[in-house]
Amino acid sequence: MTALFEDLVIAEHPLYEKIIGDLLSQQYSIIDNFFDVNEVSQLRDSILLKHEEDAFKKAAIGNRVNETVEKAIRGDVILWIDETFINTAETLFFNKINALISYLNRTCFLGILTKEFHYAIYPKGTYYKRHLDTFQNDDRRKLSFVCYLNDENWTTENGGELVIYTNENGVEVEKTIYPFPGRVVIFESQILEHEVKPVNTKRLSITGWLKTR
Ligand SMILES: O=C(O)CCC(=O)C(=O)O
Ligand SMILES: [Fe+2]
Repeated sequence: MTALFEDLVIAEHPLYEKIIGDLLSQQYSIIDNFFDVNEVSQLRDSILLKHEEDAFKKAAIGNRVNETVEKAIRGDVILWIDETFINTAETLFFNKINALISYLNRTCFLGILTKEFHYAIYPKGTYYKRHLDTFQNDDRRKLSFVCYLNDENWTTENGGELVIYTNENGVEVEKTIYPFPGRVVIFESQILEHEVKPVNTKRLSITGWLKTR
């Protein structure tokens, strides 16, 4: 017979603990191979299939209520993912996301209650100018989450770097992050400005937000 309390002990999860530590110390975390090669490949098939089906629309500035297409600021096309109607690849995606959220909620009292995710494709020549993810008057966005779905041959020459602007002792510091496949970047939505540099080759990702209500 096992004692009841044994079931209640929360096993420490080293990867999630690293993410939490990074967020506390530098307000962002970069996790390589959050999704493995096989998972990325399934998600890439999914994004490309949906793109073929022409389900994407021009990315709009603002939230779904206030959509104004502004090409000068961002050039990606997006497709929101409806979690009540997901395919196999999206199921494995949300299984991992939900596990992370539940760990964050159990250990950090972040109070993440809702989430929203979309696919994003940046065609050659497009970019997303420096911005804060809460500029859409959405102060419920707590953590921004980006996952890159590019293929194994992605090189730094392809551009499309995510640049995060941090403040170190009053000095602005640029952190350049390449969109390598399987890599996930999580950062504080309300604090860190960031941008996507112009891409030289079609760039694939899923972007989302963990929200407090
Ligand atoms: O794709 C990225 O690296 C960042 C995208 C982004 O900043 C956004 O969609 O708000
Ligand atoms: Fe952003």
